[in-house]
Amino acid sequence: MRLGVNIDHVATLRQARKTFEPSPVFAALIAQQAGADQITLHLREDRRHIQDRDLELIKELVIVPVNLEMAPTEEMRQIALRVKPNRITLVPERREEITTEGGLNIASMKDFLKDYIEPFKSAGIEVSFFIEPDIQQVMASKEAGADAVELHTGRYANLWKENNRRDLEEEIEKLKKAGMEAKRLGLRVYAGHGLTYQNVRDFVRELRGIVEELNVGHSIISNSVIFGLERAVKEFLSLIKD
Ligand SMILES: CC(=O)[C@@H](O)[C@H](O)COP(=O)(O)O
Ligand SMILES: NCC(=O)COP(=O)(O)O
Repeated sequence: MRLGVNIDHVATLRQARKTFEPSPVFAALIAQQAGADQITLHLREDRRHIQDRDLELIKELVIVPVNLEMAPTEEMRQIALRVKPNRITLVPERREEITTEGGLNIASMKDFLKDYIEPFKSAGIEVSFFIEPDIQQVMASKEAGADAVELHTGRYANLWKENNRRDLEEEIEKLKKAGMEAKRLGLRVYAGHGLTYQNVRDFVRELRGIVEELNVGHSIISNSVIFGLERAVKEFLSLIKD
């Protein structure tokens, strides 16, 4: 599996003092050097962490693909079409949320999304939808014109932490079925949210061959505070690479 390193929470630490350090741009370059296959960042409407300038500089300086997570708004569409990341990942946002709480309900906004993503398709920018591991959402993503889906692994992570084996096995089956349906429909299959050094081994064992890329941020950045970012990235890579 490939690894997308999400560097949002380097910016969270910087924004705590609204200062210049630590730099998410510097972090992206270190993560790339450590072997990250992609840099992921979430430009939120409230700019609680990543700023527009971070996105511009990372797109300019990073060699590996840049994956911009964004809400499906007109403001974000204009920014993304100007900066031109390699991929956009459409995610839901609520100002009061602590972090992303779930996937986009594609089925309820299919026609809107089909129109919204058209300029990205024309510009050759990959379009991914962040969704719950649900067959209906996968089918709706294909119908709306997505190139890929990123399966929300937040429930998997929570059930793993609770050691709720019965519900965890059920969630893994949902992830497998959604991922296999996405592959059958010709969508690329990614996953992310809440994955850690502890819970990722089981995930890789169960979803290898179905999910081709993981996007991981909070756990890697948290461990980088203790062990350094290069080591944090390399150790996560060692857990997911064949
Ligand atoms: C979509 C997702 O699960 C994360 O990539 C997202 O970035 C979480 O938002 P925060 O980074 O603001 O916690
Ligand atoms: N889309 C998931 C992501 O980029 C990182 O999520 P997390 O590891 O910070 O929970």
